[in-house]
Amino acid sequence: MSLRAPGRQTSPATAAETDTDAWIRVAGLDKTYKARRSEPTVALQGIDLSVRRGEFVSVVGPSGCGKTTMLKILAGLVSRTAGDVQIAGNDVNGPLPEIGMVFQAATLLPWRTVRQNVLVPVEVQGLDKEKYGARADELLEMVGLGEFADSYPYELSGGMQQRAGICRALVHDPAVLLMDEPFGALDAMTREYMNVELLRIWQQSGKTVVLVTHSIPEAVFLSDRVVVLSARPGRIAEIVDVELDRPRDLSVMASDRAGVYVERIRRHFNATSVID
Ligand SMILES: Nc1ncnc2c1ncn2[C@@H]1O[C@H](COP(=O)(O)OP(=O)(O)OP(=O)(O)O)[C@@H](O)[C@H]1O
Repeated sequence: MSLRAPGRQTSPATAAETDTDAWIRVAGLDKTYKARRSEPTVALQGIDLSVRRGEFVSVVGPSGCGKTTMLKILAGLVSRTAGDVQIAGNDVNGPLPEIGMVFQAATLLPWRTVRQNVLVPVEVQGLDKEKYGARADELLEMVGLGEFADSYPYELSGGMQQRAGICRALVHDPAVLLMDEPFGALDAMTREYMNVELLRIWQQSGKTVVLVTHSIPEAVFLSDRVVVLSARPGRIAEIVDVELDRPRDLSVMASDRAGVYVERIRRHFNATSVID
């Protein structure tokens, strides 16, 4: 598996992407939320994006610019107003088994053990419990939660719960992992640790990842490409290729080269649309 996207400095915001090997393909995506008693909200406008298999792409943008909307449309959880969305060759018109989703909060079911929580997608999709049970155990080992398989969520720290949430998203071996600000509620040190963990999981699993984050340094540290959305209605302002060597460790985050990317992305945001 290639861990790096083939080099391209930046993609013009307006050009429709034409990659033939796109694993996620979004073309002409618009989303307007219609409300009965208020004006419609145009959340996304004219989004064109292709993501290659195995690529790690982050989406950043000011609060309310449509990041979560975009991810939920990819996940088949929100309908689109216009445009085409395909994942692994399938039109997205509802949740696909090819998708694993990690939410802002771990959203583990408190009455189920960690292992039982991880197995929820297996039950929902009616998959072989024995086969995927073994996979759940492997994943829990991989994220350092092997010993906590029979624990309940309240016995885990926030970071451990998010790791369990990641296992749950990966258990049915989806082609694509969609992550909506998964580490936003964690303290800074746990967040850095989770970033390193996520890179390790990504490298081992070879999944295609789309991550929404409010943190530009996090996006730069993790990604092959960073998609910068404008303020609402969200349009693609720039797609930045992050050409930092892999594997990356935390020293990369503090490096001058990473800083150049961070500054380049940050200049899209002014004081009224603060992201850290
Ligand atoms: N179900 C909904 N009905 C109506 N409007 C909605 C709905 N969901 C989101 N919106 C609106 O769409 C716009 C985009 O919301 P979205 O949550 O996608 O933004 P975001 O970039 O993820 O925001 P944040 O960074 O603050 O999490 C916002 O103006 C929001 O109020």
